[in-house]
Amino acid sequence: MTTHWAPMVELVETVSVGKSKACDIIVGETPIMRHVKNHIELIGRSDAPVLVQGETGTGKELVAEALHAVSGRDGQLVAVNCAAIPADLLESELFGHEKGAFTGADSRKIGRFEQAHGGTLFLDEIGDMPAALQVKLLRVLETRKVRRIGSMEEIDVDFRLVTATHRDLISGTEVDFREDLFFRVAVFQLELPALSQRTSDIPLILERMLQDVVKKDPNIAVPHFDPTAVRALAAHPWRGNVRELRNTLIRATVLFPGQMINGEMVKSYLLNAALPDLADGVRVTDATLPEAQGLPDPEDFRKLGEDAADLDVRRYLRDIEIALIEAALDRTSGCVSRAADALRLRRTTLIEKIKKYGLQRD
Ligand SMILES: Nc1ncnc2c1ncn2[C@@H]1O[C@H](COP(=O)(O)OP(=O)(O)OP(=O)(O)O)[C@@H](O)[C@H]1O
Repeated sequence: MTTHWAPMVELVETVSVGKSKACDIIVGETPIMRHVKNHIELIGRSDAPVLVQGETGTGKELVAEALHAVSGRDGQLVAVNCAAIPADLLESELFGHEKGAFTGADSRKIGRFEQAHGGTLFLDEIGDMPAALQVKLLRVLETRKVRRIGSMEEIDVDFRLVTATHRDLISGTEVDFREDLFFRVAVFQLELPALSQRTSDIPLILERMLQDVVKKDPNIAVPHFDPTAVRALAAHPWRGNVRELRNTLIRATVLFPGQMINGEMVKSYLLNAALPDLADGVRVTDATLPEAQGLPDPEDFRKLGEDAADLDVRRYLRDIEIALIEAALDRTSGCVSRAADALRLRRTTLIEKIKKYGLQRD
């Protein structure tokens, strides 16, 4: 995490920042992500421009949403991706135009600066803004006025500017960005870490994404990830960052609905493009089966049963159940809902069993 002003880093650590719910959309509890969220809470309340930097898919747009939410500004958050709009159309997209201002301008168009009045304007990939337009943006930031193309009238605009880039705007060789504009847009700089720098956030991010999947479709059977799967995910380089993780989860949901995914399945089918072999109607390895999770095959107990002269089956099954519940609770550091997920039990059922067997943790 770097900021434009190093002293601010200490300030955020020492000043207690009042927490809003605005940052809840950004999942992450690693120190580096807490740091980012603290900065958003602090600088989000000011009107000063913020430049968000980070690799593709690190959540720059999400940060813009959080900054807007913290700001409490009444207007809307208006997002424009400067790399996605052809250079010759970007000006009219931002400034708007009057009817007949140029060939094809059949009606008046309100530009994005005006739409963001009272709210936040998020200019994504600002490094791709053509040089001529950079001069015009600089003027808008200085005068706080815009003129639609084909109009003489100046309109006051009051928006908070958030910009984002995955490039180095000042020393990068492939970017032609005006230094005077840089200092205007980068009053505060927030740098988002790559996912590979915060792999311990992966389970939390997956959990939130799975909740979102279920919210959209309550009937969907979501997959689960065992500890070997989580380790395999953590070892991946994640060049596409959280977006790549989301796409991986989409693959998992389609390929392994309702199944327990292990490390091998992650490496073979989720982190490379290979599809599982479904020839002859053979089902993908069903990791919900005990043997797929390294547990004894229920058939193995037949021999045990034949040899055991006298077996209190209820007590034996109860002891197995207790051992599995305790192991799941240990694995999830006592988190009942995650343990319930891992055991395919409803949370309330697991709570009943914990009470019944007296498994309360100290
Ligand atoms: N910390 C996070 N918690 C939850 N979801 C996240 C997080 N970071 C990113 N995402 C999700 O990952 C996807 C990509 O995020 P986003 O579009 O904000 O990235 P970006 O840095 O703006 O990417 P690009 O540079 O390619 O525009 C989105 O679906 C977003 O919701």
